[in-house]
Amino acid sequence: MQHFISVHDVTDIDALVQEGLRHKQSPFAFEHLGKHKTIGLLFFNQSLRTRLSTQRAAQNLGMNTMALNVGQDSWGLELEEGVVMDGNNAEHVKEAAAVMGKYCDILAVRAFAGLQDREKDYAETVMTQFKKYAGVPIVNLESATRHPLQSLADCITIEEYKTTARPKVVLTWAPHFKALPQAVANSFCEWMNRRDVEFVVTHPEGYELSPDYVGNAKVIYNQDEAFAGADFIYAKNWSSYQNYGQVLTRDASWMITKQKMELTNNGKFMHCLPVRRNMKVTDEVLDSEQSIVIEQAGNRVWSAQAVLKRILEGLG
Ligand SMILES: NCCC[C@H](NC(=O)CCC(=O)O)C(=O)O
Ligand SMILES: NC(=O)OP(=O)(O)O
Repeated sequence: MQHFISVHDVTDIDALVQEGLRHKQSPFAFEHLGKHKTIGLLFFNQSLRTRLSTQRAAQNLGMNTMALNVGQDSWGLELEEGVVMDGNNAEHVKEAAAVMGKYCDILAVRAFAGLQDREKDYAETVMTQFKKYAGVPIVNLESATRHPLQSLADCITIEEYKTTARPKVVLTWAPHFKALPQAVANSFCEWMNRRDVEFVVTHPEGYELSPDYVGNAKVIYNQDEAFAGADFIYAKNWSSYQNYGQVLTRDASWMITKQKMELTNNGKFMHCLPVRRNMKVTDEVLDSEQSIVIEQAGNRVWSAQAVLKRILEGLG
Protein backbone atom coordinates (compact mmCIF):
# COMPACT_ATOMS: atom_id res chain seq x y z
CA MET A 1 0.00 0.00 0.00
CA GLN A 2 1.42 3.40 -0.94
CA HIS A 3 -1.07 5.97 0.40
CA PHE A 4 -4.17 5.48 2.58
CA ILE A 5 -6.57 8.21 1.54
CA SER A 6 -9.73 6.17 0.97
CA VAL A 7 -11.17 2.69 0.55
CA HIS A 8 -9.89 2.83 -3.04
CA ASP A 9 -6.34 2.37 -1.71
CA VAL A 10 -7.31 -1.04 -0.30
CA THR A 11 -7.31 -4.10 -2.56
CA ASP A 12 -8.75 -6.57 -0.02
CA ILE A 13 -10.75 -5.14 2.91
CA ASP A 14 -11.28 -8.54 4.48
CA ALA A 15 -7.53 -9.19 4.57
CA LEU A 16 -6.97 -5.77 6.19
CA VAL A 17 -9.68 -6.47 8.81
CA GLN A 18 -8.02 -9.80 9.61
CA GLU A 19 -4.64 -8.04 9.77
CA GLY A 20 -6.09 -5.61 12.33
CA LEU A 21 -7.46 -8.48 14.41
CA ARG A 22 -4.04 -10.19 14.35
CA HIS A 23 -2.38 -7.01 15.66
CA LYS A 24 -4.95 -6.91 18.45
CA GLN A 25 -3.90 -10.45 19.45
CA SER A 26 -0.15 -9.73 19.13
CA PRO A 27 0.46 -5.96 19.30
CA PHE A 28 4.25 -6.26 19.20
CA ALA A 29 4.68 -9.00 16.58
CA PHE A 30 6.15 -6.41 14.16
CA GLU A 31 7.91 -4.18 16.67
CA HIS A 32 11.05 -4.07 14.51
CA LEU A 33 9.34 -3.25 11.20
CA GLY A 34 9.24 0.51 11.83
CA LYS A 35 12.69 0.85 13.42
CA HIS A 36 14.33 4.15 12.39
CA LYS A 37 11.15 5.22 10.59
CA THR A 38 9.25 8.33 11.60
CA ILE A 39 5.60 9.26 11.16
CA GLY A 40 4.50 12.90 11.33
CA LEU A 41 0.92 13.56 12.41
CA LEU A 42 -0.54 16.86 11.27
CA PHE A 43 -3.73 18.26 12.73
CA PHE A 44 -5.68 21.14 11.24
CA ASN A 45 -8.48 20.18 13.73
CA GLN A 46 -8.92 18.76 17.20
CA SER A 47 -8.63 15.07 17.99
CA LEU A 48 -8.45 12.64 20.87
CA ARG A 49 -8.76 9.13 19.41
CA THR A 50 -7.07 9.62 16.06
CA ARG A 51 -4.08 11.39 17.55
CA LEU A 52 -3.44 8.90 20.35
CA SER A 53 -4.41 5.65 18.60
CA THR A 54 -2.28 6.39 15.52
CA GLN A 55 0.71 7.25 17.71
CA ARG A 56 0.16 4.08 19.71
CA ALA A 57 -0.09 2.00 16.53
CA ALA A 58 3.12 3.52 15.14
CA GLN A 59 4.93 2.92 18.44
CA ASN A 60 3.78 -0.72 18.51
CA LEU A 61 5.48 -1.07 15.12
CA GLY A 62 8.68 0.47 16.49
CA MET A 63 8.28 3.84 14.76
CA ASN A 64 9.10 7.30 16.07
CA THR A 65 6.20 9.75 16.11
CA MET A 66 5.87 13.53 15.89
CA ALA A 67 2.61 15.47 16.09
CA LEU A 68 1.95 19.05 15.03
CA ASN A 69 -1.14 21.23 15.37
CA VAL A 70 -1.05 23.24 12.16
CA GLY A 71 -1.55 26.96 12.70
CA GLN A 72 -1.13 26.68 16.48
CA ASP A 73 2.30 25.04 16.86
CA SER A 74 3.38 25.88 13.32
CA TRP A 75 2.75 28.63 10.74
CA GLY A 76 -0.66 28.86 9.17
CA LEU A 77 -0.62 27.02 5.82
CA GLU A 78 -1.77 28.46 2.50
CA LEU A 79 -3.37 25.77 0.35
CA GLU A 80 -4.40 27.71 -2.75
CA GLU A 81 -2.00 27.81 -5.68
CA GLY A 82 -0.94 31.06 -7.31
CA VAL A 83 -2.30 33.46 -4.69
CA VAL A 84 -0.67 36.56 -3.24
CA MET A 85 0.11 35.49 0.30
CA ASP A 86 -0.85 38.71 2.04
CA GLY A 87 -3.20 37.08 4.58
CA ASN A 88 -2.71 35.23 7.86
CA ASN A 89 -1.02 32.15 6.42
CA ALA A 90 2.76 32.57 6.44
CA GLU A 91 3.76 29.36 4.66
CA HIS A 92 2.57 27.54 1.53
CA VAL A 93 1.76 23.84 1.57
CA LYS A 94 4.22 23.40 -1.32
CA GLU A 95 7.18 24.13 0.97
CA ALA A 96 5.64 22.84 4.20
CA ALA A 97 4.68 19.40 2.80
CA ALA A 98 8.01 19.01 1.02
CA VAL A 99 9.97 19.96 4.16
CA MET A 100 7.98 17.61 6.39
CA GLY A 101 8.58 14.89 3.81
CA LYS A 102 12.31 15.34 4.54
CA TYR A 103 11.75 14.75 8.27
CA CYS A 104 9.18 11.95 8.05
CA ASP A 105 8.85 8.63 6.23
CA ILE A 106 5.05 8.78 6.43
CA LEU A 107 2.84 11.86 6.86
CA ALA A 108 -0.66 11.60 8.32
CA VAL A 109 -3.04 14.53 7.96
CA ARG A 110 -6.35 15.60 9.52
CA ALA A 111 -8.20 18.43 7.76
CA PHE A 112 -11.99 18.66 8.10
CA ALA A 113 -14.39 20.12 5.58
CA GLY A 114 -14.87 23.88 5.89
CA LEU A 115 -18.59 23.36 5.05
CA GLN A 116 -18.71 26.70 3.18
CA ASP A 117 -17.88 25.60 -0.35
CA ARG A 118 -18.98 22.11 -1.40
CA GLU A 119 -16.93 22.00 -4.57
CA LYS A 120 -13.79 22.98 -2.70
CA ASP A 121 -14.35 20.47 0.13
CA TYR A 122 -15.21 17.60 -2.19
CA ALA A 123 -12.11 18.35 -4.31
CA GLU A 124 -10.08 17.19 -1.26
CA THR A 125 -7.50 19.94 -1.79
CA VAL A 126 -5.50 19.28 1.39
CA MET A 127 -5.03 15.54 0.80
CA THR A 128 -4.29 16.16 -2.87
CA GLN A 129 -1.72 18.86 -2.11
CA PHE A 130 0.08 16.75 0.48
CA LYS A 131 0.10 13.75 -1.85
CA LYS A 132 1.54 15.96 -4.57
CA TYR A 133 4.24 17.75 -2.58
CA ALA A 134 5.30 15.60 0.41
CA GLY A 135 7.09 12.89 -1.57
CA VAL A 136 6.22 10.30 1.11
CA PRO A 137 3.11 8.15 1.77
CA ILE A 138 0.08 10.06 3.07
CA VAL A 139 -2.43 8.71 5.59
CA ASN A 140 -5.87 10.30 5.92
CA LEU A 141 -6.73 11.07 9.56
CA GLU A 142 -10.17 12.46 8.48
CA SER A 143 -10.34 14.66 5.46
CA ALA A 144 -13.14 16.80 4.04
CA THR A 145 -15.07 13.83 2.69
CA ARG A 146 -13.71 10.67 4.38
CA HIS A 147 -12.43 9.07 7.60
CA PRO A 148 -11.08 5.71 6.40
CA LEU A 149 -9.14 4.75 9.57
CA GLN A 150 -12.44 5.10 11.44
CA SER A 151 -14.29 3.02 8.84
CA LEU A 152 -11.68 0.26 9.02
CA ALA A 153 -11.98 0.22 12.83
CA ASP A 154 -15.77 0.02 12.36
CA CYS A 155 -15.37 -2.98 10.03
CA ILE A 156 -13.09 -4.67 12.59
CA THR A 157 -15.66 -4.00 15.36
CA ILE A 158 -18.58 -5.36 13.32
CA GLU A 159 -16.51 -8.44 12.47
CA GLU A 160 -15.90 -9.04 16.19
CA TYR A 161 -19.47 -8.50 17.37
CA LYS A 162 -21.58 -9.95 14.56
CA THR A 163 -23.67 -12.97 15.49
CA THR A 164 -24.93 -13.80 11.99
CA ALA A 165 -23.00 -14.27 8.76
CA ARG A 166 -24.66 -11.26 7.11
CA PRO A 167 -25.68 -8.72 9.78
CA LYS A 168 -28.05 -5.81 9.21
CA VAL A 169 -26.13 -2.55 9.69
CA VAL A 170 -28.03 0.76 9.92
CA LEU A 171 -26.37 4.15 9.57
CA THR A 172 -28.71 6.64 11.23
CA TRP A 173 -28.58 10.42 11.24
CA ALA A 174 -28.91 11.81 14.79
CA PRO A 175 -29.57 15.41 15.83
CA HIS A 176 -26.87 17.97 16.68
CA PHE A 177 -27.05 21.74 16.99
CA LYS A 178 -23.79 22.33 15.08
CA ALA A 179 -23.03 21.77 11.41
CA LEU A 180 -20.81 18.69 11.18
CA PRO A 181 -19.04 17.25 8.14
CA GLN A 182 -20.36 14.30 6.10
CA ALA A 183 -16.95 12.58 6.19
CA VAL A 184 -17.63 9.84 8.74
CA ALA A 185 -20.99 8.94 7.18
CA ASN A 186 -19.64 9.05 3.60
CA SER A 187 -16.74 6.85 4.52
CA PHE A 188 -18.86 4.38 6.48
CA CYS A 189 -21.11 4.01 3.41
CA GLU A 190 -18.15 3.41 1.11
CA TRP A 191 -16.77 0.67 3.32
CA MET A 192 -20.11 -0.98 4.18
CA ASN A 193 -21.04 -1.14 0.50
CA ARG A 194 -18.01 -3.39 0.07
CA ARG A 195 -18.78 -5.68 3.05
CA ASP A 196 -21.06 -8.72 3.30
CA VAL A 197 -23.79 -6.91 5.25
CA GLU A 198 -27.37 -5.72 4.71
CA PHE A 199 -26.70 -1.98 4.74
CA VAL A 200 -29.44 0.62 5.35
CA VAL A 201 -29.11 4.40 5.69
CA THR A 202 -31.78 6.47 7.45
CA HIS A 203 -32.06 10.25 7.79
CA PRO A 204 -34.62 13.04 7.52
CA GLU A 205 -35.46 14.45 4.08
CA GLY A 206 -32.82 16.92 2.95
CA TYR A 207 -29.93 14.98 4.54
CA GLU A 208 -29.22 12.81 1.49
CA LEU A 209 -25.48 12.12 1.24
CA SER A 210 -23.59 12.39 -2.01
CA PRO A 211 -24.64 9.55 -4.37
CA ASP A 212 -20.92 8.92 -5.01
CA TYR A 213 -20.62 7.59 -1.45
CA VAL A 214 -24.09 6.13 -0.79
CA GLY A 215 -23.88 4.01 -3.92
CA ASN A 216 -26.47 1.24 -3.88
CA ALA A 217 -27.17 1.41 -0.12
CA LYS A 218 -30.87 1.24 0.77
CA VAL A 219 -32.14 4.62 2.02
CA ILE A 220 -35.22 4.59 4.30
CA TYR A 221 -36.65 7.88 5.58
CA ASN A 222 -38.59 6.25 8.43
CA GLN A 223 -36.13 5.64 11.27
CA ASP A 224 -38.33 3.07 13.08
CA GLU A 225 -38.73 1.06 9.90
CA ALA A 226 -34.98 1.18 9.27
CA PHE A 227 -34.20 -0.01 12.82
CA ALA A 228 -36.40 -3.13 12.58
CA GLY A 229 -34.26 -6.23 13.07
CA ALA A 230 -30.96 -4.32 12.94
CA ASP A 231 -27.83 -5.96 14.38
CA PHE A 232 -25.83 -2.71 14.47
CA ILE A 233 -27.03 0.89 14.84
CA TYR A 234 -24.32 3.33 13.74
CA ALA A 235 -25.33 6.87 14.74
CA LYS A 236 -23.80 10.04 13.32
CA ASN A 237 -24.83 13.59 12.73
CA TRP A 238 -24.00 15.32 9.47
CA SER A 239 -25.00 18.62 7.91
CA SER A 240 -26.87 18.77 4.63
CA TYR A 241 -24.99 17.93 1.42
CA GLN A 242 -27.67 19.45 -0.82
CA ASN A 243 -28.05 22.71 1.13
CA TYR A 244 -24.37 22.49 1.77
CA GLY A 245 -23.28 22.73 5.39
CA GLN A 246 -26.75 23.70 6.65
CA VAL A 247 -28.49 22.38 9.78
CA LEU A 248 -32.03 21.76 8.46
CA THR A 249 -33.51 20.26 11.61
CA ARG A 250 -32.62 19.39 15.20
CA ASP A 251 -35.67 17.12 15.51
CA ALA A 252 -35.19 15.35 18.85
CA SER A 253 -37.39 12.47 17.68
CA TRP A 254 -34.32 11.25 15.74
CA MET A 255 -32.28 10.86 18.98
CA ILE A 256 -31.37 7.22 19.71
CA THR A 257 -33.35 6.03 22.73
CA LYS A 258 -33.93 2.73 24.53
CA GLN A 259 -37.36 2.47 22.85
CA LYS A 260 -35.72 2.74 19.42
CA MET A 261 -33.05 0.19 20.30
CA GLU A 262 -35.88 -2.20 21.28
CA LEU A 263 -36.96 -2.23 17.62
CA THR A 264 -33.63 -3.86 16.73
CA ASN A 265 -32.46 -7.46 16.95
CA ASN A 266 -30.78 -6.77 20.31
CA GLY A 267 -28.59 -4.52 18.15
CA LYS A 268 -25.28 -3.02 19.17
CA PHE A 269 -24.93 0.76 19.36
CA MET A 270 -21.93 2.31 17.59
CA HIS A 271 -20.62 5.89 17.31
CA CYS A 272 -17.19 7.15 16.25
CA LEU A 273 -17.03 9.59 19.22
CA PRO A 274 -16.97 12.26 20.47
CA VAL A 275 -20.72 12.06 21.13
CA ARG A 276 -23.06 14.62 22.68
CA ARG A 277 -25.03 12.76 25.36
CA ASN A 278 -28.81 13.25 25.41
CA MET A 279 -28.56 15.15 22.12
CA LYS A 280 -27.74 12.36 19.68
CA VAL A 281 -28.23 9.41 22.04
CA THR A 282 -29.55 9.01 25.59
CA ASP A 283 -27.39 8.16 28.60
CA GLU A 284 -29.47 5.03 28.95
CA VAL A 285 -28.37 3.66 25.55
CA LEU A 286 -24.76 4.84 25.83
CA ASP A 287 -24.38 3.30 29.30
CA SER A 288 -26.15 0.06 28.36
CA GLU A 289 -24.69 -3.34 27.46
CA GLN A 290 -25.73 -2.68 23.88
CA SER A 291 -23.26 0.16 23.48
CA ILE A 292 -19.87 -0.89 22.06
CA VAL A 293 -18.46 2.62 21.53
CA ILE A 294 -15.46 2.14 23.83
CA GLU A 295 -14.46 -1.14 22.19
CA GLN A 296 -14.99 0.53 18.80
CA ALA A 297 -12.66 3.40 19.76
CA GLY A 298 -10.15 0.87 21.12
CA ASN A 299 -10.07 -0.76 17.69
CA ARG A 300 -8.73 2.46 16.21
CA VAL A 301 -5.26 1.27 17.29
CA TRP A 302 -5.54 -1.97 15.30
CA SER A 303 -6.98 -0.24 12.27
CA ALA A 304 -4.07 2.22 12.20
CA GLN A 305 -1.56 -0.55 12.90
CA ALA A 306 -2.81 -2.69 10.00
CA VAL A 307 -2.55 0.28 7.62
CA LEU A 308 0.87 1.48 8.84
CA LYS A 309 2.26 -2.04 8.59
CA ARG A 310 1.17 -2.27 4.94
CA ILE A 311 2.70 1.12 4.15
CA LEU A 312 5.96 0.29 5.97
CA GLU A 313 6.25 -2.94 3.96
CA GLY A 314 6.03 -0.85 0.81
CA LEU A 315 8.80 1.54 1.95
CA GLY A 316 11.47 -1.17 1.71
N1 LIG B 1 -13.50 12.32 14.13
C1 LIG B 1 -14.75 12.06 14.65
C2 LIG B 1 -15.78 13.10 14.39
C3 LIG B 1 -15.24 14.47 14.18
C4 LIG B 1 -16.26 15.52 13.87
N2 LIG B 1 -17.05 15.76 15.04
C5 LIG B 1 -17.18 16.94 15.62
O1 LIG B 1 -16.60 17.89 15.14
C6 LIG B 1 -18.01 17.04 16.87
C7 LIG B 1 -17.90 18.39 17.47
C8 LIG B 1 -18.91 18.70 18.52
O2 LIG B 1 -19.76 17.87 18.89
O3 LIG B 1 -18.84 19.84 18.98
C9 LIG B 1 -17.14 15.08 12.70
O4 LIG B 1 -18.34 15.00 12.85
O5 LIG B 1 -16.59 14.82 11.61
N1 LIG C 1 -13.41 9.24 16.09
C1 LIG C 1 -12.43 10.14 16.01
O1 LIG C 1 -11.83 10.34 14.96
O2 LIG C 1 -12.14 10.79 17.16
P1 LIG C 1 -11.20 12.07 17.31
O3 LIG C 1 -11.86 13.17 16.50
O4 LIG C 1 -11.16 12.34 18.77
O5 LIG C 1 -9.87 11.75 16.74
